[in-house]
Amino acid sequence: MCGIVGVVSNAPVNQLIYDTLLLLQHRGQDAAGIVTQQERKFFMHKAKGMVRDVFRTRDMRSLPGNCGLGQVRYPTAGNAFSEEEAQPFYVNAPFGIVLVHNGNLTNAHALKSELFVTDHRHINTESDSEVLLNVLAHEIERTTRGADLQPQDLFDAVRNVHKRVKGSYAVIALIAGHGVLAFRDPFGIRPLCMGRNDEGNVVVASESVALEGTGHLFDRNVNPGEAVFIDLQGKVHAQQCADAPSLNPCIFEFVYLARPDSVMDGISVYQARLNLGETLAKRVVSTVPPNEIDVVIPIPESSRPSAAQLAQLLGLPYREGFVKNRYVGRTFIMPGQAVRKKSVRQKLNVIASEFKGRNVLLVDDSIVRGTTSREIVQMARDAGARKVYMASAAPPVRFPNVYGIDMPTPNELVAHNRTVEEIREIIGCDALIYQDVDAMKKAIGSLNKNLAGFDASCFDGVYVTGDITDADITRLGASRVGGEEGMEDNSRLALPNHEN
Ligand SMILES: O=P(O)(O)OC[C@H]1O[C@H](OP(=O)(O)OP(=O)(O)O)[C@H](O)[C@@H]1O
Ligand SMILES: NC(=O)CC[C@H](N)C(=O)O
Ligand SMILES: [Mg+2]
Repeated sequence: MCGIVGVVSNAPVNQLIYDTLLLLQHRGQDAAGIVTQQERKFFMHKAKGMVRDVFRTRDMRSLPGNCGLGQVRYPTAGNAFSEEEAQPFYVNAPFGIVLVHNGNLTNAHALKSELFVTDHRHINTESDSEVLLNVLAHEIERTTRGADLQPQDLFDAVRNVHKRVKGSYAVIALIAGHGVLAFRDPFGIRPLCMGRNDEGNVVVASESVALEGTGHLFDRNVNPGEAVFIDLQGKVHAQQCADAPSLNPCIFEFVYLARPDSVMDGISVYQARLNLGETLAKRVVSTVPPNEIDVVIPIPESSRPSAAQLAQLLGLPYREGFVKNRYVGRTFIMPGQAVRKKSVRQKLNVIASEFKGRNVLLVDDSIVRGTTSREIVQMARDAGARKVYMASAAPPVRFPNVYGIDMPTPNELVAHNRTVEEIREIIGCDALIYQDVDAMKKAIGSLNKNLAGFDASCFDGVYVTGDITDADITRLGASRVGGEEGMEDNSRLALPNHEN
Protein backbone atom coordinates (compact mmCIF):
# COMPACT_ATOMS: atom_id res chain seq x y z
CA MET A 1 0.00 0.00 0.00
CA CYS A 2 0.97 3.54 -0.60
CA GLY A 3 -0.52 6.78 0.63
CA ILE A 4 -2.18 9.09 -1.89
CA VAL A 5 -3.75 12.54 -1.73
CA GLY A 6 -5.41 14.99 -4.13
CA VAL A 7 -6.48 18.57 -3.38
CA VAL A 8 -8.50 21.32 -5.07
CA SER A 9 -8.32 24.66 -3.25
CA ASN A 10 -8.55 28.43 -3.61
CA ALA A 11 -5.03 28.84 -2.27
CA PRO A 12 -1.59 27.27 -2.89
CA VAL A 13 -1.63 23.57 -2.02
CA ASN A 14 2.07 22.62 -1.83
CA GLN A 15 2.35 22.83 1.96
CA LEU A 16 -1.01 21.13 2.50
CA ILE A 17 0.00 18.19 0.30
CA TYR A 18 3.35 17.92 2.09
CA ASP A 19 1.61 17.91 5.49
CA THR A 20 -0.82 15.27 4.30
CA LEU A 21 1.99 13.06 3.03
CA LEU A 22 3.66 13.26 6.44
CA LEU A 23 0.41 11.95 7.93
CA LEU A 24 0.44 9.11 5.42
CA GLN A 25 4.15 8.29 5.79
CA HIS A 26 3.37 5.00 7.58
CA ARG A 27 1.88 3.75 4.26
CA GLY A 28 5.09 4.13 2.25
CA GLN A 29 8.67 5.00 3.08
CA ASP A 30 10.53 4.39 -0.18
CA ALA A 31 9.71 7.39 -2.35
CA ALA A 32 7.57 10.48 -2.28
CA GLY A 33 6.26 12.90 -4.87
CA ILE A 34 4.08 15.98 -5.32
CA VAL A 35 2.66 17.53 -8.47
CA THR A 36 0.83 20.86 -8.60
CA GLN A 37 -0.87 22.68 -11.44
CA GLN A 38 -0.86 26.39 -12.29
CA GLU A 39 -2.35 27.74 -15.52
CA ARG A 40 -2.48 24.27 -17.10
CA LYS A 41 1.19 23.65 -16.38
CA PHE A 42 2.30 20.85 -14.07
CA PHE A 43 5.11 21.25 -11.56
CA MET A 44 6.50 18.02 -10.16
CA HIS A 45 9.10 16.89 -7.66
CA LYS A 46 9.58 13.24 -6.76
CA ALA A 47 12.47 11.18 -5.44
CA LYS A 48 13.38 8.15 -3.38
CA GLY A 49 13.24 8.60 0.38
CA MET A 50 10.91 9.73 3.13
CA VAL A 51 8.87 12.92 2.80
CA ARG A 52 11.21 15.02 4.95
CA ASP A 53 14.23 13.94 2.89
CA VAL A 54 12.64 14.35 -0.52
CA PHE A 55 11.31 17.91 -0.22
CA ARG A 56 13.69 20.76 0.51
CA THR A 57 12.57 24.39 0.72
CA ARG A 58 13.64 25.03 -2.86
CA ASP A 59 11.58 22.05 -4.05
CA MET A 60 8.54 23.33 -2.19
CA ARG A 61 8.92 26.79 -3.74
CA SER A 62 8.86 25.26 -7.18
CA LEU A 63 5.42 23.71 -6.63
CA PRO A 64 2.96 26.58 -7.27
CA GLY A 65 -0.78 26.35 -7.87
CA ASN A 66 -4.11 25.68 -6.18
CA CYS A 67 -4.54 22.01 -6.98
CA GLY A 68 -2.29 18.98 -6.90
CA LEU A 69 -1.54 15.40 -5.91
CA GLY A 70 0.91 13.59 -3.68
CA GLN A 71 2.07 10.04 -3.02
CA VAL A 72 4.27 8.11 -0.61
CA ARG A 73 5.39 4.82 -2.18
CA TYR A 74 5.71 1.30 -0.84
CA PRO A 75 6.65 -0.60 -3.99
CA THR A 76 4.72 -3.71 -4.92
CA ALA A 77 5.57 -3.79 -8.61
CA GLY A 78 8.75 -3.12 -10.50
CA ASN A 79 11.88 -2.01 -8.71
CA ALA A 80 12.03 -0.08 -5.45
CA PHE A 81 15.40 1.35 -6.51
CA SER A 82 14.07 3.10 -9.55
CA GLU A 83 13.64 6.82 -9.08
CA GLU A 84 11.53 6.84 -12.24
CA GLU A 85 8.94 4.61 -10.60
CA ALA A 86 8.32 7.12 -7.84
CA GLN A 87 4.91 8.67 -8.30
CA PRO A 88 3.12 10.76 -9.63
CA PHE A 89 3.31 9.58 -13.25
CA TYR A 90 2.71 11.92 -16.19
CA VAL A 91 1.35 11.61 -19.75
CA ASN A 92 0.97 14.56 -22.07
CA ALA A 93 -2.11 13.42 -24.00
CA PRO A 94 -5.01 13.88 -23.81
CA PHE A 95 -5.02 17.26 -22.00
CA GLY A 96 -2.04 16.37 -19.75
CA ILE A 97 -2.69 13.93 -16.92
CA VAL A 98 -0.74 13.07 -13.77
CA LEU A 99 -1.73 10.13 -11.56
CA VAL A 100 -1.07 8.55 -8.17
CA HIS A 101 -2.03 4.98 -7.35
CA ASN A 102 -2.37 2.81 -4.27
CA GLY A 103 -2.79 -0.86 -5.05
CA ASN A 104 -1.49 -3.45 -7.44
CA LEU A 105 -2.68 -4.49 -10.88
CA THR A 106 -2.71 -8.23 -11.46
CA ASN A 107 -2.88 -7.98 -15.27
CA ALA A 108 -0.30 -5.20 -15.76
CA HIS A 109 1.83 -7.56 -17.82
CA ALA A 110 -0.91 -8.29 -20.37
CA LEU A 111 -2.06 -4.67 -20.39
CA LYS A 112 1.43 -3.47 -21.15
CA SER A 113 1.65 -5.43 -24.39
CA GLU A 114 -1.97 -4.58 -25.25
CA LEU A 115 -1.18 -0.89 -24.80
CA PHE A 116 1.78 -1.22 -27.13
CA VAL A 117 0.20 -3.35 -29.83
CA THR A 118 -3.33 -1.95 -29.89
CA ASP A 119 -3.17 1.51 -28.36
CA HIS A 120 0.35 2.38 -29.59
CA ARG A 121 1.42 3.60 -26.19
CA HIS A 122 4.91 3.24 -24.78
CA ILE A 123 5.49 2.30 -21.12
CA ASN A 124 8.94 3.26 -19.92
CA THR A 125 9.13 1.61 -16.47
CA GLU A 126 8.18 -1.66 -14.77
CA SER A 127 5.53 0.11 -12.70
CA ASP A 128 1.94 -1.08 -12.91
CA SER A 129 0.86 2.48 -12.08
CA GLU A 130 2.31 3.77 -15.35
CA VAL A 131 0.28 1.10 -17.13
CA LEU A 132 -2.85 2.21 -15.27
CA LEU A 133 -2.27 5.85 -16.22
CA ASN A 134 -1.91 4.95 -19.87
CA VAL A 135 -5.09 2.87 -19.88
CA LEU A 136 -6.94 5.81 -18.27
CA ALA A 137 -5.45 8.30 -20.74
CA HIS A 138 -6.38 6.10 -23.69
CA GLU A 139 -9.94 5.73 -22.43
CA ILE A 140 -10.33 9.47 -21.78
CA GLU A 141 -9.16 10.09 -25.33
CA ARG A 142 -11.84 7.71 -26.63
CA THR A 143 -14.72 8.97 -24.49
CA THR A 144 -14.21 12.72 -24.90
CA ARG A 145 -16.86 13.64 -27.45
CA GLY A 146 -17.06 17.43 -27.59
CA ALA A 147 -14.39 20.05 -27.98
CA ASP A 148 -13.71 19.92 -24.28
CA LEU A 149 -13.86 17.38 -21.51
CA GLN A 150 -17.09 16.89 -19.51
CA PRO A 151 -17.45 14.98 -16.20
CA GLN A 152 -19.54 12.37 -18.04
CA ASP A 153 -16.64 11.71 -20.44
CA LEU A 154 -14.46 10.94 -17.44
CA PHE A 155 -17.06 8.65 -15.87
CA ASP A 156 -17.38 6.76 -19.15
CA ALA A 157 -13.60 6.46 -19.28
CA VAL A 158 -13.45 5.06 -15.73
CA ARG A 159 -16.19 2.57 -16.66
CA ASN A 160 -13.90 1.33 -19.44
CA VAL A 161 -10.88 1.29 -17.12
CA HIS A 162 -12.79 -1.01 -14.75
CA LYS A 163 -13.37 -3.38 -17.69
CA ARG A 164 -9.71 -3.54 -18.72
CA VAL A 165 -7.83 -3.32 -15.45
CA LYS A 166 -7.67 -6.10 -12.82
CA GLY A 167 -6.45 -6.05 -9.24
CA SER A 168 -6.66 -3.32 -6.65
CA TYR A 169 -6.53 0.40 -7.30
CA ALA A 170 -7.37 3.56 -5.45
CA VAL A 171 -6.46 6.31 -7.91
CA ILE A 172 -6.27 10.09 -7.97
CA ALA A 173 -5.54 11.84 -11.27
CA LEU A 174 -5.19 15.53 -12.10
CA ILE A 175 -6.25 16.59 -15.57
CA ALA A 176 -4.60 19.84 -16.65
CA GLY A 177 -7.04 22.72 -16.76
CA HIS A 178 -9.97 20.57 -15.57
CA GLY A 179 -9.68 19.14 -12.06
CA VAL A 180 -9.11 16.05 -9.96
CA LEU A 181 -10.55 12.61 -10.78
CA ALA A 182 -10.58 9.93 -8.06
CA PHE A 183 -11.80 6.36 -8.30
CA ARG A 184 -11.64 3.04 -6.52
CA ASP A 185 -11.66 -0.52 -7.83
CA PRO A 186 -15.06 -2.30 -7.91
CA PHE A 187 -14.13 -4.42 -4.87
CA GLY A 188 -13.00 -1.44 -2.78
CA ILE A 189 -9.83 -3.28 -1.78
CA ARG A 190 -7.72 -0.21 -1.08
CA PRO A 191 -9.17 2.73 0.87
CA LEU A 192 -10.07 6.24 -0.34
CA CYS A 193 -12.02 8.99 1.41
CA MET A 194 -12.91 12.66 0.98
CA GLY A 195 -13.19 15.73 3.15
CA ARG A 196 -13.35 19.52 3.05
CA ASN A 197 -12.82 22.66 5.09
CA ASP A 198 -14.64 26.02 5.36
CA GLU A 199 -12.21 27.74 3.03
CA GLY A 200 -13.30 25.65 0.06
CA ASN A 201 -10.65 22.93 0.07
CA VAL A 202 -11.74 19.54 -1.21
CA VAL A 203 -9.31 16.76 -0.29
CA VAL A 204 -9.24 13.09 -1.34
CA ALA A 205 -6.89 10.81 0.62
CA SER A 206 -6.11 7.22 1.59
CA GLU A 207 -6.98 7.61 5.27
CA SER A 208 -9.20 9.86 7.37
CA VAL A 209 -6.22 10.79 9.59
CA ALA A 210 -4.82 12.71 6.61
CA LEU A 211 -7.98 14.84 6.51
CA GLU A 212 -8.36 15.43 10.22
CA GLY A 213 -4.66 16.08 10.79
CA THR A 214 -4.75 18.92 8.24
CA GLY A 215 -7.91 20.57 9.60
CA HIS A 216 -10.47 19.05 7.24
CA LEU A 217 -13.75 17.40 8.05
CA PHE A 218 -14.29 13.85 6.86
CA ASP A 219 -17.07 13.86 4.30
CA ARG A 220 -17.39 10.31 3.02
CA ASN A 221 -15.62 7.31 1.56
CA VAL A 222 -15.31 6.93 -2.19
CA ASN A 223 -17.46 3.87 -2.91
CA PRO A 224 -16.08 0.76 -4.62
CA GLY A 225 -16.30 1.31 -8.39
CA GLU A 226 -17.31 4.95 -7.97
CA ALA A 227 -15.58 7.87 -9.69
CA VAL A 228 -15.56 11.38 -8.22
CA PHE A 229 -14.58 14.45 -10.21
CA ILE A 230 -13.73 17.71 -8.43
CA ASP A 231 -13.62 20.59 -10.90
CA LEU A 232 -11.34 23.55 -10.42
CA GLN A 233 -14.14 25.50 -8.70
CA GLY A 234 -14.34 22.74 -6.09
CA LYS A 235 -17.68 21.36 -7.32
CA VAL A 236 -17.93 17.61 -6.77
CA HIS A 237 -19.46 15.35 -9.46
CA ALA A 238 -19.81 11.62 -8.75
CA GLN A 239 -21.03 8.51 -10.52
CA GLN A 240 -20.96 4.76 -9.95
CA CYS A 241 -18.95 3.33 -12.85
CA ALA A 242 -18.88 -0.42 -12.10
CA ASP A 243 -21.58 -2.95 -12.96
CA ALA A 244 -21.50 -4.96 -9.74
CA PRO A 245 -19.57 -3.06 -7.06
CA SER A 246 -19.12 -4.63 -3.62
CA LEU A 247 -17.16 -3.53 -0.58
CA ASN A 248 -14.34 -5.95 0.35
CA PRO A 249 -11.61 -3.89 2.00
CA CYS A 250 -8.19 -5.40 2.61
CA ILE A 251 -8.30 -6.81 6.14
CA PHE A 252 -4.55 -6.27 6.55
CA GLU A 253 -5.21 -2.50 6.59
CA PHE A 254 -7.02 -3.01 9.92
CA VAL A 255 -4.49 -5.48 11.25
CA TYR A 256 -1.33 -3.48 10.49
CA LEU A 257 -1.18 -1.00 7.63
CA ALA A 258 -3.47 1.86 8.63
CA ARG A 259 -3.01 4.28 11.48
CA PRO A 260 -5.17 3.37 14.49
CA ASP A 261 -6.72 6.85 14.56
CA SER A 262 -8.16 6.40 11.04
CA VAL A 263 -11.70 5.31 10.30
CA MET A 264 -11.86 3.30 7.09
CA ASP A 265 -15.04 2.27 5.33
CA GLY A 266 -16.96 3.03 8.50
CA ILE A 267 -14.64 0.98 10.74
CA SER A 268 -12.42 2.51 13.40
CA VAL A 269 -9.00 0.90 12.96
CA TYR A 270 -8.38 1.29 16.69
CA GLN A 271 -11.65 -0.45 17.60
CA ALA A 272 -10.82 -3.22 15.11
CA ARG A 273 -7.51 -3.82 16.92
CA LEU A 274 -9.22 -3.79 20.34
CA ASN A 275 -11.69 -6.38 19.06
CA LEU A 276 -8.84 -8.52 17.75
CA GLY A 277 -7.25 -8.41 21.20
CA GLU A 278 -10.50 -9.55 22.74
CA THR A 279 -10.87 -12.61 20.54
CA LEU A 280 -7.17 -13.38 20.82
CA ALA A 281 -7.54 -13.43 24.63
CA LYS A 282 -9.99 -16.31 24.29
CA ARG A 283 -7.49 -18.26 22.19
CA VAL A 284 -4.69 -17.62 24.69
CA VAL A 285 -6.75 -19.05 27.56
CA SER A 286 -7.22 -22.31 25.69
CA THR A 287 -3.44 -22.72 25.17
CA VAL A 288 -1.69 -21.18 28.19
CA PRO A 289 -3.50 -20.85 31.55
CA PRO A 290 -3.42 -17.12 32.50
CA ASN A 291 -1.92 -17.98 35.89
CA GLU A 292 1.19 -19.13 34.03
CA ILE A 293 1.64 -15.68 32.52
CA ASP A 294 3.20 -12.93 34.66
CA VAL A 295 2.97 -10.06 32.24
CA VAL A 296 1.68 -9.05 28.77
CA ILE A 297 4.14 -7.08 26.64
CA PRO A 298 3.27 -5.52 23.26
CA ILE A 299 5.70 -5.45 20.37
CA PRO A 300 5.60 -1.79 19.44
CA GLU A 301 4.02 -0.17 17.56
CA SER A 302 1.01 -1.63 15.85
CA SER A 303 0.11 -4.37 18.35
CA ARG A 304 -0.50 -2.02 21.27
CA PRO A 305 -4.33 -1.74 21.21
CA SER A 306 -4.76 -5.52 20.83
CA ALA A 307 -2.23 -6.29 23.57
CA ALA A 308 -3.81 -3.82 26.01
CA GLN A 309 -7.29 -5.22 25.45
CA LEU A 310 -6.06 -8.79 25.78
CA ALA A 311 -4.28 -8.04 29.07
CA GLN A 312 -7.34 -6.32 30.49
CA LEU A 313 -9.57 -9.24 29.62
CA LEU A 314 -7.19 -11.77 31.16
CA GLY A 315 -6.67 -9.58 34.24
CA LEU A 316 -2.91 -9.51 33.64
CA PRO A 317 -0.46 -6.62 34.00
CA TYR A 318 0.33 -4.82 30.74
CA ARG A 319 3.89 -3.47 30.65
CA GLU A 320 6.23 -1.87 28.15
CA GLY A 321 9.17 -4.21 27.65
CA PHE A 322 10.48 -2.91 24.34
CA VAL A 323 11.29 0.67 23.53
CA LYS A 324 11.03 1.75 19.96
CA ASN A 325 13.56 4.09 18.41
CA ARG A 326 11.18 6.51 16.80
CA TYR A 327 13.71 7.47 14.12
CA VAL A 328 13.71 4.01 12.53
CA GLY A 329 10.82 3.40 10.16
CA ARG A 330 8.42 0.48 9.99
CA THR A 331 10.46 -2.62 9.32
CA PHE A 332 7.84 -4.70 7.52
CA ILE A 333 7.47 -2.23 4.67
CA MET A 334 11.23 -1.92 4.13
CA PRO A 335 12.55 -3.45 0.92
CA GLY A 336 14.77 -6.50 1.38
CA GLN A 337 15.09 -9.06 4.14
CA ALA A 338 18.62 -8.06 5.21
CA VAL A 339 17.67 -4.48 5.99
CA ARG A 340 14.46 -5.59 7.74
CA LYS A 341 16.38 -7.98 10.00
CA LYS A 342 19.00 -5.43 10.96
CA SER A 343 16.32 -2.85 11.60
CA VAL A 344 14.45 -4.89 14.22
CA ARG A 345 17.47 -4.67 16.56
CA GLN A 346 18.04 -1.02 15.71
CA LYS A 347 14.41 -0.26 16.26
CA LEU A 348 13.55 -2.16 19.44
CA ASN A 349 15.51 -2.45 22.65
CA VAL A 350 14.52 -4.28 25.85
CA ILE A 351 13.83 -2.96 29.32
CA ALA A 352 15.49 -5.95 31.00
CA SER A 353 13.75 -5.54 34.37
CA GLU A 354 10.38 -6.34 32.76
CA PHE A 355 11.66 -9.75 31.64
CA LYS A 356 13.98 -11.01 34.34
CA GLY A 357 12.64 -14.19 35.90
CA ARG A 358 9.16 -13.74 34.42
CA ASN A 359 6.88 -15.69 32.11
CA VAL A 360 6.04 -13.16 29.45
CA LEU A 361 3.32 -13.13 26.80
CA LEU A 362 4.50 -11.09 23.83
CA VAL A 363 1.74 -9.81 21.55
CA ASP A 364 2.24 -8.72 17.95
CA ASP A 365 -0.38 -7.69 15.42
CA SER A 366 0.90 -10.16 12.83
CA ILE A 367 3.74 -12.54 12.06
CA VAL A 368 4.62 -12.44 8.39
CA ARG A 369 8.18 -13.45 7.61
CA GLY A 370 8.90 -14.02 11.28
CA THR A 371 11.76 -11.49 11.18
CA THR A 372 10.45 -9.51 14.14
CA SER A 373 9.28 -12.40 16.32
CA ARG A 374 12.48 -14.42 15.99
CA GLU A 375 14.61 -11.46 17.08
CA ILE A 376 12.21 -10.37 19.78
CA VAL A 377 11.90 -13.81 21.39
CA GLN A 378 15.69 -14.07 21.56
CA MET A 379 15.94 -10.57 23.04
CA ALA A 380 13.38 -11.50 25.72
CA ARG A 381 15.37 -14.62 26.58
CA ASP A 382 18.64 -12.70 26.67
CA ALA A 383 16.98 -10.28 29.08
CA GLY A 384 16.30 -13.17 31.47
CA ALA A 385 12.69 -14.18 30.73
CA ARG A 386 11.82 -17.63 32.10
CA LYS A 387 9.15 -18.53 29.55
CA VAL A 388 8.41 -16.59 26.37
CA TYR A 389 4.94 -17.04 24.91
CA MET A 390 4.02 -15.33 21.67
CA ALA A 391 0.53 -14.36 20.45
CA SER A 392 -0.45 -12.88 17.09
CA ALA A 393 -3.62 -10.77 16.75
CA ALA A 394 -3.84 -11.96 13.13
CA PRO A 395 -3.97 -15.56 11.90
CA PRO A 396 -0.96 -17.17 10.16
CA VAL A 397 -0.04 -15.37 6.94
CA ARG A 398 0.09 -18.35 4.62
CA PHE A 399 -0.57 -16.99 1.11
CA PRO A 400 1.02 -14.33 -1.08
CA ASN A 401 -0.69 -10.99 -1.46
CA VAL A 402 -1.28 -9.67 -4.97
CA TYR A 403 -3.24 -6.53 -4.09
CA GLY A 404 -0.60 -4.12 -2.84
CA ILE A 405 1.11 -5.64 0.18
CA ASP A 406 4.66 -6.66 -0.52
CA MET A 407 4.52 -10.37 0.27
CA PRO A 408 4.37 -11.79 -3.24
CA THR A 409 6.06 -15.17 -2.83
CA PRO A 410 4.81 -17.99 -0.59
CA ASN A 411 8.28 -19.15 0.44
CA GLU A 412 9.14 -15.94 2.26
CA LEU A 413 6.19 -16.44 4.65
CA VAL A 414 7.13 -18.25 7.84
CA ALA A 415 3.67 -19.88 8.05
CA HIS A 416 3.51 -21.10 4.46
CA ASN A 417 3.10 -24.90 4.43
CA ARG A 418 4.05 -25.11 8.12
CA THR A 419 2.09 -26.18 11.16
CA VAL A 420 1.84 -23.86 14.16
CA GLU A 421 4.24 -26.19 16.00
CA GLU A 422 6.81 -25.90 13.19
CA ILE A 423 6.47 -22.11 13.23
CA ARG A 424 6.86 -22.07 17.01
CA GLU A 425 10.12 -23.94 16.66
CA ILE A 426 11.44 -21.48 14.09
CA ILE A 427 10.47 -18.47 16.17
CA GLY A 428 11.87 -20.15 19.24
CA CYS A 429 9.08 -19.38 21.73
CA ASP A 430 7.58 -21.70 24.37
CA ALA A 431 4.03 -21.39 23.06
CA LEU A 432 2.60 -19.75 19.97
CA ILE A 433 -1.00 -18.60 19.79
CA TYR A 434 -2.58 -17.34 16.59
CA GLN A 435 -5.90 -15.63 15.94
CA ASP A 436 -8.43 -17.73 14.05
CA VAL A 437 -9.41 -16.58 10.51
CA ASP A 438 -13.16 -16.51 11.08
CA ALA A 439 -12.77 -14.86 14.48
CA MET A 440 -10.67 -12.13 12.86
CA LYS A 441 -13.27 -11.51 10.15
CA LYS A 442 -16.05 -11.42 12.74
CA ALA A 443 -14.14 -9.15 15.12
CA ILE A 444 -13.64 -6.53 12.40
CA GLY A 445 -16.70 -7.23 10.22
CA SER A 446 -19.05 -6.69 13.16
CA LEU A 447 -18.07 -3.00 13.04
CA ASN A 448 -19.74 -2.46 9.64
CA LYS A 449 -22.66 -4.63 8.59
CA ASN A 450 -22.60 -3.20 5.04
CA LEU A 451 -19.42 -4.96 4.04
CA ALA A 452 -19.75 -7.71 1.45
CA GLY A 453 -16.65 -9.29 2.97
CA PHE A 454 -12.91 -8.73 3.16
CA ASP A 455 -9.93 -9.29 1.01
CA ALA A 456 -8.25 -11.63 3.48
CA SER A 457 -6.28 -13.51 0.81
CA CYS A 458 -3.00 -13.64 2.70
CA PHE A 459 -4.81 -15.50 5.50
CA ASP A 460 -7.35 -17.66 3.64
CA GLY A 461 -6.02 -17.88 0.07
CA VAL A 462 -9.28 -16.53 -1.39
CA TYR A 463 -8.66 -13.75 -3.92
CA VAL A 464 -11.76 -11.53 -4.05
CA THR A 465 -11.32 -10.50 -7.67
CA GLY A 466 -11.80 -14.18 -8.47
CA ASP A 467 -9.42 -14.21 -11.41
CA ILE A 468 -6.04 -15.01 -9.87
CA THR A 469 -4.36 -18.08 -11.28
CA ASP A 470 -1.27 -19.86 -9.97
CA ALA A 471 0.54 -18.54 -13.03
CA ASP A 472 -0.40 -14.96 -12.01
CA ILE A 473 1.02 -15.52 -8.53
CA THR A 474 4.23 -17.00 -9.91
CA ARG A 475 4.64 -14.16 -12.41
CA LEU A 476 3.89 -11.39 -9.88
CA GLY A 477 6.22 -13.03 -7.37
CA ALA A 478 9.04 -13.54 -9.86
CA SER A 479 9.03 -9.92 -10.91
CA ARG A 480 9.37 -8.78 -7.28
CA VAL A 481 11.94 -11.41 -6.26
CA GLY A 482 14.35 -9.85 -8.76
CA GLY A 483 13.82 -6.58 -6.99
CA GLU A 484 14.32 -8.12 -3.55
CA GLU A 485 17.69 -9.57 -4.47
CA GLY A 486 18.85 -6.19 -5.61
CA MET A 487 17.67 -4.68 -2.37
CA GLU A 488 19.66 -6.71 0.11
CA ASP A 489 22.46 -4.16 0.16
CA ASN A 490 20.20 -1.23 0.87
CA SER A 491 22.02 0.86 3.41
CA ARG A 492 19.42 3.59 3.57
CA LEU A 493 19.08 3.22 7.33
CA ALA A 494 22.70 4.08 7.88
CA LEU A 495 22.78 6.77 5.23
CA PRO A 496 19.59 8.82 5.21
CA ASN A 497 19.00 10.57 1.94
CA HIS A 498 20.14 14.08 2.85
CA GLU A 499 21.96 15.02 -0.28
CA ASN A 500 18.97 16.52 -2.16
O1 LIG B 1 6.96 -11.14 10.79
P1 LIG B 1 7.54 -9.92 10.20
O2 LIG B 1 7.91 -10.14 8.75
O3 LIG B 1 8.65 -9.34 11.00
O4 LIG B 1 6.41 -8.82 10.08
C1 LIG B 1 5.52 -8.49 11.11
C2 LIG B 1 5.99 -7.32 11.93
O5 LIG B 1 6.21 -6.15 11.11
C3 LIG B 1 5.35 -5.11 11.52
O6 LIG B 1 6.01 -4.19 12.36
P2 LIG B 1 6.74 -2.86 11.84
O7 LIG B 1 8.03 -2.73 12.49
O8 LIG B 1 6.75 -2.84 10.34
O9 LIG B 1 5.78 -1.63 12.21
P3 LIG B 1 5.08 -1.15 13.57
O10 LIG B 1 6.10 -0.33 14.33
O11 LIG B 1 3.92 -0.34 13.08
O12 LIG B 1 4.63 -2.32 14.37
C4 LIG B 1 4.25 -5.79 12.29
O13 LIG B 1 3.65 -4.92 13.23
C5 LIG B 1 4.97 -6.92 12.97
O14 LIG B 1 5.61 -6.47 14.12
N1 LIG C 1 1.69 -0.40 -2.46
C1 LIG C 1 1.22 0.27 -3.47
O1 LIG C 1 0.12 0.79 -3.45
C2 LIG C 1 2.14 0.32 -4.65
C3 LIG C 1 1.61 1.03 -5.87
C4 LIG C 1 2.30 0.53 -7.14
N2 LIG C 1 1.92 -0.85 -7.39
C5 LIG C 1 3.81 0.67 -7.01
O2 LIG C 1 4.51 -0.30 -6.85
O3 LIG C 1 4.29 1.78 -7.05
MG1 LIG D 1 5.32 -4.32 14.48
